[in-house]
Amino acid sequence: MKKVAVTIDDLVFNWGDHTPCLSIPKFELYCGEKVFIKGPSGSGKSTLLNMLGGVLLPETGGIRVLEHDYSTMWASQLDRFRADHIGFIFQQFNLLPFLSLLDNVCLPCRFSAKRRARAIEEFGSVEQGAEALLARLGLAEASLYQKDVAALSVGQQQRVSAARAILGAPEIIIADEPTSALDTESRDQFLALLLSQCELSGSTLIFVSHDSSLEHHFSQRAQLMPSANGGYSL
Ligand SMILES: Nc1ncnc2c1ncn2[C@@H]1O[C@H](COP(=O)(O)OP(=O)(O)OP(=O)(O)O)[C@@H](O)[C@H]1O
Repeated sequence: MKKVAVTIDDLVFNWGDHTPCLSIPKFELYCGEKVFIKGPSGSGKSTLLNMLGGVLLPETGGIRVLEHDYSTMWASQLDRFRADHIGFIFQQFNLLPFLSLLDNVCLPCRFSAKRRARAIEEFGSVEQGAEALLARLGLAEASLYQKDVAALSVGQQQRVSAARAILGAPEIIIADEPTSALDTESRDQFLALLLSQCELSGSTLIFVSHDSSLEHHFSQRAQLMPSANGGYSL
């Protein structure tokens, strides 16, 4: 039987002004599926991703990820769960400026023994895994490794952030507008790697983008649309 990756039931979320931002009666995603989520600016795509990552909790209703109900977990349990099971590609990349490029990519494997073990199994070592993924993303030049991550181009930072999310094959990858800063060639290379890595590791991919031309690469599509109560619904 197929395992469920994400279940949302009767979710309502607002930012404190009593106007619903999101109102989602039902949403389900199976393990290994890849969903493309779109919606107008301000419709709550990033808010939804933050809830799926356990960073924000809904007002009412529930979110279950890999059969874990976030509302019943302590903050420390949530941190551990995130580190072990979820890879994030953020809109603002969130690279750490005081770490080298390679250390940024390896970071999640330092926090999660599970991801570290999977990276070692796949690539021989965490560092070799980081280098292999960076090379596949077109970042193989040794000179780049010496650079401050803040001195990399936006597109390069986006790809470093993708390698960091993928390394150690987390079960869920959450990507918020990951191709927005890439040219067409880098975008296609990036998406091909992301999809093939998810396929290889059986990861579930939750991908938010404005770029509708990418939709056809995904097995599932969802759209945030205005709902009757004023918020947006999937
Ligand atoms: N920290 C916050 N405090 C209060 N309101 C917020 C906060 N973050 C987002 N919002 C509001 O929640 C709504 C949804 O924002 P969100 O960033 O999730 O939308 P989005 O669909 O990702 O937008 P975009 O496509 O422009 O990135 C917006 O009205 C936004 O102003």
